[in-house]
Amino acid sequence: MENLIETIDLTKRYSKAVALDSVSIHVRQGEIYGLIGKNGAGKSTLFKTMMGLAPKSFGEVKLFGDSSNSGLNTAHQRMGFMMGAHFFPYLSARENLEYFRKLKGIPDKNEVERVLKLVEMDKVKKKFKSFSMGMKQRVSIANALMGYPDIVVLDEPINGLDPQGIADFRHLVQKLNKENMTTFVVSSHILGELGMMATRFGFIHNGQLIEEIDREVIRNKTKEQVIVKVSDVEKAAYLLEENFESIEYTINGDKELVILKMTDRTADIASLFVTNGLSLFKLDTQEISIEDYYLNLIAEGGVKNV
Ligand SMILES: Nc1ncnc2c1ncn2[C@@H]1O[C@H](COP(=O)(O)OP(=O)(O)OP(=O)(O)O)[C@@H](O)[C@H]1O
Repeated sequence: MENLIETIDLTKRYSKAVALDSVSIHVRQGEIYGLIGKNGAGKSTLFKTMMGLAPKSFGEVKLFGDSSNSGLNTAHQRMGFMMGAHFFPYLSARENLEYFRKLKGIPDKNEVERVLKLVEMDKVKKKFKSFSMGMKQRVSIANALMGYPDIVVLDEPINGLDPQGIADFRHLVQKLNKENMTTFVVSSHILGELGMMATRFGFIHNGQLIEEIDREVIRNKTKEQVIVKVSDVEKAAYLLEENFESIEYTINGDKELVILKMTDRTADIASLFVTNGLSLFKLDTQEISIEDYYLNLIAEGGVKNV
């Protein structure tokens, strides 16, 4: 699949502080890419550098396969970007977006109405200054969606949204991704909802990209444990060691075994125990959450894996 966004060893220093340290990300066409990192990890800096709003110190940004200045300028016009909600306080959502429609040179006069409907703000008449945080976020998301961009980059879009707003946002992103093939890059400091939405993740920590990984791969990695309850744990442990090379397991109490990295061998494990006269009370696979996976990765300091 083609990389629509690629950074190569992208580095950004603010005087002596290193905000981005040799970051190489790869966002492929049609993905919903979740950029996850704690406050101060470097998410906004990565976006600003990518969008040409902050100069890089070192490295390369490639958009739609082009890293030349003119290529990047053209690419930025095919991208929608949201960072914070900066609008005129004394104008309505419609008036604000109308201003940005003209600024972006989008000719279709119905475009504002279309994007306001997408974020369910088309009925709201009041001024931006009296909006809740969630409403402001919605207008900001609508702004990024104007003009049918090929890539939409959203910096912390779910901040300030209530649970219903978050669910609506997820459905909207998934719908546009499916129907229009829009590629999304969405950042967050919590995995939470992004865990349910993204098809691929980039984990960023202290300015470094510690891992880029497909959702499906994480799913496999996080389905690591087989929990077995048997009549005789000692005998079960003996059988495991006799039959599987370098098996890793722990014994919990007098009935339970937790076997690591063997989820693809559950049938073999069950048949081994039963044919050797053990009673099998339970055999289950257990998932570690993506959140746990990410926290472990950060605790370990992370491994570069791109
Ligand atoms: N204009 C600036 N001048 C100096 N340092 C900056 C500037 N902007 C960001 N930084 C520093 O760069 C690092 C990365 O900040 P950045 O805002 O990119 O993180 P973030 O992951 O987006 O965090 P948050 O979710 O809090 O916005 C931080 O240490 C921050 O203090």
